[in-house]
Amino acid sequence: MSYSDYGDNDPIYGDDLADEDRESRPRLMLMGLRRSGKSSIQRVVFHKMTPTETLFLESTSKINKDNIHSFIDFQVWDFPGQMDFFDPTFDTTAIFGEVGALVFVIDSQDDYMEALARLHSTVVAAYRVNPNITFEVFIHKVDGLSEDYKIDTQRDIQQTTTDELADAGLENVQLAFYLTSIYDHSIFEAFSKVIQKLIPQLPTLENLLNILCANSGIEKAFLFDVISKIYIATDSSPVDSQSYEICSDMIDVIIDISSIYGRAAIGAKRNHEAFSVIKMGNGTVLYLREVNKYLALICLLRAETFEKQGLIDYNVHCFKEAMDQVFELKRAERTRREMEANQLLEQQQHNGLYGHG
Ligand SMILES: Nc1nc2c(ncn2[C@@H]2O[C@H](COP(=O)(O)OP(=O)(O)OP(=O)(O)O)[C@@H](O)[C@H]2O)c(=O)[nH]1
Repeated sequence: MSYSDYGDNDPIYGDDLADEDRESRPRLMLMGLRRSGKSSIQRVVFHKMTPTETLFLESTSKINKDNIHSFIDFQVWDFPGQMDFFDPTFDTTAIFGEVGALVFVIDSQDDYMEALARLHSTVVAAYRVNPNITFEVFIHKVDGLSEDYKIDTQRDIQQTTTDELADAGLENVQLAFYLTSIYDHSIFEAFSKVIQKLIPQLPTLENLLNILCANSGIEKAFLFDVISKIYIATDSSPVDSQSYEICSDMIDVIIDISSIYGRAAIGAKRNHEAFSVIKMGNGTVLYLREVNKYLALICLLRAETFEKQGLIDYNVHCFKEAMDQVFELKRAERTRREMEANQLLEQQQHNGLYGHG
């Protein structure tokens, strides 16, 4: 396969970026054996396909590039299962050179020895070209396994992989392992963690969320990408899957209600920004506020704390302003770099034309 063979899918969220701009986006690769579930993961997470619809997906025959235009722009590349790295036309430098994260999908319901051998050769080939790649292993389709079997499988895969890499002299390569399934929230949670590693502003966002929680009595806060339901940052208290699930479900409820009754029904306020509060029977309050067109802040707090709603609203307002500043700075930095690059180019052209005179 040559580099020009790559397919280019339609963008999801309306894409108005130039080609060069797309190429500079962080790249995330989905690799693994045939039928391991790569395309299903991509469709369920980024295209709202239901898990049962994936039963009818055809096998991928060429690399599918998917441009995700969201709060950060990135690309997801879905590879065909039968890809052969040792094929001389497979240009490893071009493929792995710019990758941010490599997600390797293993079908845990199948015999995974061949998949582990492929994982090993993939990591070795990719690491040689680009040691900065983060390697993420999805032990996938765990919906079919019992709790005990899940843990055993993860331990076995983790142990075998790290031993083999150590034997190959690659003990420094870090691999992260996740148990995933498209039939529950686990795939979104795993993808959240993968994407977070590609966000340069993550420490700043976490810090802002920590300050927000500490000053408002909030127990847990997530910053969600609304369309994919990936959380791109959370405060530094531990994440338990239940909190993530309940916040993620809240987005569905809000989207459903707003599509039926309009945004007024969910408390859309000034500037049409969405705002909603759900009080649960167990004394917990879920508080959602739209941050910008891609992101929503969702907080979990006790009903007693919510009595001071004015304080919380004010702190959230400050949080939003800080977020705007962080991303405004990023934009300004990019413009500055572009101007510098243009100046350099002009200088070079000038020197080229008149330099020897
Ligand atoms: N039980 C279960 N089945 C899954 C899961 N994810 C994917 N599948 C099924 O696995 C089968 C293969 O999925 P695909 O997404 O086509 O696999 P692929 O890795 O893209 O395959 P190639 O394109 O051939 O490389 C489909 O029938 C999916 O419905 C999962 O989490 N659990």
